[in-house]
Amino acid sequence: MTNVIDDLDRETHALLAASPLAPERIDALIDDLIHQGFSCQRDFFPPVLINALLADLERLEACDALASAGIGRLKEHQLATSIRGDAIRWLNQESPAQRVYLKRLDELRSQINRALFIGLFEFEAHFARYPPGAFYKRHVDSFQGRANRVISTVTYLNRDWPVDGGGEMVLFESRQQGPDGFDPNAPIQEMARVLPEAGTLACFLSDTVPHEVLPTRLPRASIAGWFRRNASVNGVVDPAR
Ligand SMILES: O=C(O)CCC(=O)C(=O)O
Ligand SMILES: [Fe+2]
Repeated sequence: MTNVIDDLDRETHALLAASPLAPERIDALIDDLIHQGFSCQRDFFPPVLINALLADLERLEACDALASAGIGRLKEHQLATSIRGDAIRWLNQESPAQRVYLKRLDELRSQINRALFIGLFEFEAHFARYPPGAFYKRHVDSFQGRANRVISTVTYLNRDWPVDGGGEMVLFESRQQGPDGFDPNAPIQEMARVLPEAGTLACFLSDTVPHEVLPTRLPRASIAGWFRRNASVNGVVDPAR
């Protein structure tokens, strides 16, 4: 991720120049993460970048490049629309918007590392499209025994989201996973509710903050991402995804 923009094209350059992150917003985000385990920053990304990302997602949708999301990874991967109903596409630097977004998140990664000494070394992210009626049931993002996702991020791309649009992300009080993982039925307190409004960035600790996406009434667009630590299993470095 460090050489994201070695070979910058003009469009990427222009978008980069037009969408700097505000240092004080990064500080506020890190402060929230330290004190409450999550942060919700409205208007964290400027409209010019959000619009470019949304256009990119719409282009991918139009050429059928999104795939139903699954639960688990690699061999455990299975379709499970009773748990989540979104369609996804991993970001891969294929457009100026993706290159700039990944560059910004990499800047955030180094700032978090500098402040918290937690050695985040990588960022992975996918576009997500929730069609009307879709949801994602309560879960935590870090896989049991593979706790290499450290901080989750969600950036929303929906302009003019109405208050009755549904699709809020609900964050619950943080808790440690038990030996059998996370009990989805345990009673638990709501901490925050995030509207999926264009420009909002929500972040939280991946292994301890349960969260869910309420059924959406309108098509809902977002980018879910994770800062990862390098977890090795039996001496083999766990690859992204
Ligand atoms: O889109 C959101 O608000 C959250 C998505 C999510 O929890 C996930 O993809 O793991
Ligand atoms: Fe999640």
